Amino acid sequence: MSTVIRNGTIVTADLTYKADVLIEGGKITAIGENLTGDTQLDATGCYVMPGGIDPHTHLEMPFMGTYSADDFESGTRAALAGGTTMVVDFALPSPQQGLLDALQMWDNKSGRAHCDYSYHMAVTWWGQQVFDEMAEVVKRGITTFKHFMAYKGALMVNDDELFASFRRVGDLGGIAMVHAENGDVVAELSARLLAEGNTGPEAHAYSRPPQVEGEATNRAIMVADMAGVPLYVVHTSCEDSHEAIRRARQQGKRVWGEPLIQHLTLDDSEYFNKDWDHAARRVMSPPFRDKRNQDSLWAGLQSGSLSVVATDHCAFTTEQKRTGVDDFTKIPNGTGGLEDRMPMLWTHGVNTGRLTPNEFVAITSTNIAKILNVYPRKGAVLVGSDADLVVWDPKTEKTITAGSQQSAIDYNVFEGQKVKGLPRFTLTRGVVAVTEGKVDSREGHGEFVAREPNTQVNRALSQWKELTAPRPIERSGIPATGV
Ligand SMILES: NC(=O)NCCC(=O)O
Ligand SMILES: [Zn+2]
Ligand SMILES: [Zn+2]
Repeated sequence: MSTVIRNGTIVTADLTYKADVLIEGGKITAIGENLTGDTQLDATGCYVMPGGIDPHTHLEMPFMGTYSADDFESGTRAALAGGTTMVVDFALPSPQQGLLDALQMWDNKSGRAHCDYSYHMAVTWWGQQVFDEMAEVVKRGITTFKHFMAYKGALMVNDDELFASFRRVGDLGGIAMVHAENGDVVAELSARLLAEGNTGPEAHAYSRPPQVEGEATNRAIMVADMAGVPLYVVHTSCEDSHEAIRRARQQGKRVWGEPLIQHLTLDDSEYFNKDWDHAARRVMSPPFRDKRNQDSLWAGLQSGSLSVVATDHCAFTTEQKRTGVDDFTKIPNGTGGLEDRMPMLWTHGVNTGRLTPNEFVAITSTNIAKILNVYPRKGAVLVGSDADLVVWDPKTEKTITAGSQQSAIDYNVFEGQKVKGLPRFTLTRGVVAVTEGKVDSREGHGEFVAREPNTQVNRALSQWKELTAPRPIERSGIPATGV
């Protein structure tokens, strides 16, 4: 049984050309002119692109006394509806829980996925057990380890733990990841704000100014450099953090920054909305920023100092958000975006001239596939690649509304936004899952994608660190002591 996508224009991170794509057994088997297959998908007027990869999701995650509302079923269905064909979720051990135990919990949940998925492992505490189990985690194809520098008293790790873990990740050929906010300062500012009667959702933004992110990003970069490990900074939201990443990259450090579609397109005025629910639904960390910071993120994507656009999809219902009605620190942190990332980025990026279609593919799919070492199986339109594809119609429009979304929650932070550019078809390993807005995917179709450690970047960095490591100086005439 073969499928051919006909009459489209293939758009990859570096090429744009007209060709048909033949798919057999879930893989791309030919690219060329006038191909035929058992089933034909008409891509006239469309771009045929690698499906999106969202490297930052929290599906059914235990967090702040509740669970994020979208699970692997609804979350991956939402992903496909928006043209995303792979998600990478965070396995999150609770403090003192073993990594392998947490992995088992995530395996129990992910069997319901509609599209392919992988995991990052979070390091939420430090000890011999964590150190030992990290090796087995890597053997199981999970090579990226996330550290929270915020959420003091819950997930946060201190600098000594950060350094020890980063060294271990480096030795295992993995990549360190950070949620970069200074958790001590956030805790202090939050307590002060509450004491002064600032209890509303706007105080969430006051408690996490750009400086807390800039400081932590810079610290993480320096710690990673001393530990000799590549670093991936999640949800880069502001110039202070971007500046640290940009400077590090200019110095030759192996650092990547990941802005979110929310930070690129929504700003901090949302928190001043008179409607408590409206503001609380948008509480996430880091918070939305002002236009100046947004411009910095867009410039970073254009110039290459920022590499990937993700969602940090961590959706809570209005009811869940209301847990913090008297105290902003109790509002579950997180927003959705899986279904909207690609259409919103196309609309605000490609349709405005801020991004080229090739850059769009790079930052939604190819760059992260390379960073995570799944390229060219994912993130490519090449013979032999998985047929995770989106046939993108740049002329189709819709208005985003919670009423028609796949996500399980009762609102959408992009409600009312008009988007132009949507999937005509989304294919997951060759199977058509979405046709013109209609989702017809299969629960359980998604497969785990194991990843190999020791990427080219790891090897290059280790080689350089070895070459420049401190060495004792060979001396011949050492003066005698006590003379
Ligand atoms: N970002 C957020 O507010 N919630 C999800 C957890 C995290 O990534 O910090
Ligand atoms: Zn985070
Ligand atoms: Zn996150």
